[in-house]
Amino acid sequence: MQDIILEARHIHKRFYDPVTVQVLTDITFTVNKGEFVSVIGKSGCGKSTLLYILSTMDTDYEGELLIDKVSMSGKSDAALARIRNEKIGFVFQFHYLLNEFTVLRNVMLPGIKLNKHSEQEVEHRALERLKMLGIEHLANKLAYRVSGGEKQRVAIARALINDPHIIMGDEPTGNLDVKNSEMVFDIFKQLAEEHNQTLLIVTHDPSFAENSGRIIEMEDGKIIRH
Ligand SMILES: Nc1ncnc2c1ncn2[C@@H]1O[C@H](COP(=O)(O)OP(=O)(O)OP(=O)(O)O)[C@@H](O)[C@H]1O
Repeated sequence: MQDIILEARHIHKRFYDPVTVQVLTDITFTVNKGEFVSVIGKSGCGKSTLLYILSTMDTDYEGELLIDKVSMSGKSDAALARIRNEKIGFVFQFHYLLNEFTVLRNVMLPGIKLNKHSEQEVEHRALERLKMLGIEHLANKLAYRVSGGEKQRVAIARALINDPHIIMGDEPTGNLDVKNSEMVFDIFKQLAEEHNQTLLIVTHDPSFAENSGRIIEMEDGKIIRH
């Protein structure tokens, strides 16, 4: 039996700007544990809007979102924040590292925020993840002193700190050159194949999408392939 991590049921989203604009229409799909899914579609088709809803950051929509088979409907902001921190790792186009902190501290922060392990344990976990991504030697460097490709690896290590059930990415290779884009892709592929990590990544990069495990294609706010 497939283990469903994420389920969108008939999600509709409208903006009022100032007239009503229907941005998402009847979005329904599931993502199973260990799947590496790319979300593609032309600019403005609603990818980021959908990711915002799936990551529980936007609660103003019709339909239902389930994470680990639990409905997110009616949950308080505090409960959603906890679920996000515990279950979802984020990797964005821009890494949003805190420049004045070390690489190690940046990776530790979501772990400290979750308050589930002691600071010493979080540090151990952070070092493990830096090692896994081949950047353990950068641990004590200030974040602004590492290269763009390294920063994105640090952001991935940070996304992994709480053992997320799913990693969501919005154009995580959008700001990288070809070599670093391939490196980030290879890390995601390895996470899915060797660690059964689930990934849902919005991308404009056709080769990234084609080589991931599955493509969800959107057009004008609808899913046309999944
Ligand atoms: N706050 C908002 N108010 C009104 N309309 C919005 C708002 N945010 C997004 N939209 C509209 O919703 C549509 C979908 O936007 P979205 O950013 O989700 O697209 P996208 O597929 O992620 O685009 P891109 O690939 O360019 O990032 C667009 O037409 C956009 O103008």
